[in-house]
Amino acid sequence: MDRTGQVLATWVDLWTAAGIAETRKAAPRVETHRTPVRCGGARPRGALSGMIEFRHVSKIYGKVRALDDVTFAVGPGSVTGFLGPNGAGKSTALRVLVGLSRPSSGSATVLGLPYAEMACPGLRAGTLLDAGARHPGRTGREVLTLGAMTLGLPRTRVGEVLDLVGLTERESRRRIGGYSLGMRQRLGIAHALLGDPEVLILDEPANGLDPQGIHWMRLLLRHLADSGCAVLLSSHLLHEVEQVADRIVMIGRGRVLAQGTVEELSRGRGLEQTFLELTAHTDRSPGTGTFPGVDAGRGAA
Ligand SMILES: Nc1ncnc2c1ncn2[C@@H]1O[C@H](COP(=O)(O)OP(=O)(O)OP(=O)(O)O)[C@@H](O)[C@H]1O
Repeated sequence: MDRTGQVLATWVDLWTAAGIAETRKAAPRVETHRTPVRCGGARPRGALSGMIEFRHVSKIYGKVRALDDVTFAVGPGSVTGFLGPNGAGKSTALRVLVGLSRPSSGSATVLGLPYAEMACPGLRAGTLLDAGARHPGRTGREVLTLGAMTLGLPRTRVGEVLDLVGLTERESRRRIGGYSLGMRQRLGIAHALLGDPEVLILDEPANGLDPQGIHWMRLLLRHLADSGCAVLLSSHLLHEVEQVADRIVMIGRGRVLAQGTVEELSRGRGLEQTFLELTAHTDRSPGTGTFPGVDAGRGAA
């Protein structure tokens, strides 16, 4: 993008931020999850009780039933791993949850409301759906500053979240187009954490992170959950999920195949074995080829 295009894009962002900030003036006062919160609204009646709730959610694209009667909840102070093979419906579920896609039936709510109806979603629910979707011509700091402005937060918050995710001051002033995948993920997580949210919705946050980065991510998510946050974590990294998650929801062909604690689903043999068994008969299951001399139970994750 040329210089004029970049200036124009920055003005559009500032204008959007100003508009949202204006809207927020009329919104109820909001405090973080460490203090009582007045944002949100009445909870729908029913058996589930979570900070994130899917109730009989189906999503149909033409002839594809991407989600089929999905029901589960994520409670406070926990990490829930959301697992499924390619095409199982994980991204669709998260898109429905954050209002980017409308369910064909059923409802998905965050803190008792559809995300799109929350008065101040960015302050209460941090999301990372596609770390690669950011404007390559902006610096990480610019993106975070715009995010902070949009949420009505002081600029000092930008430095705090940069520290939290381990991006240096120098890195934050580089254009995102020159970031590694791991740096983009860290920036995406920093953006999700700006509002000190009580709910975190993360789609493949460990993609592109090196072993130290994955270790750091595990500690961060554990810390957030231990301080009361509800974390929904979609991932293909079974071993990582196994180490950080309290609960697991497995889906295949859009349906919930199993849900429970890591111990319940591991059945003493590890999550991977359960995952392979449960997803073996779904159309979009991983390859089931066998390899001479390789024990299927010891295959790669
Ligand atoms: N916009 C769309 N139009 C048509 N079909 C779609 C659309 N989005 C998703 N699908 C289909 O819905 C199904 C679920 O896709 P989804 O991306 O949610 O799976 P996923 O579990 O996130 O997969 P992956 O792990 O590969 O990212 C797939 O069959 C996909 O082709």
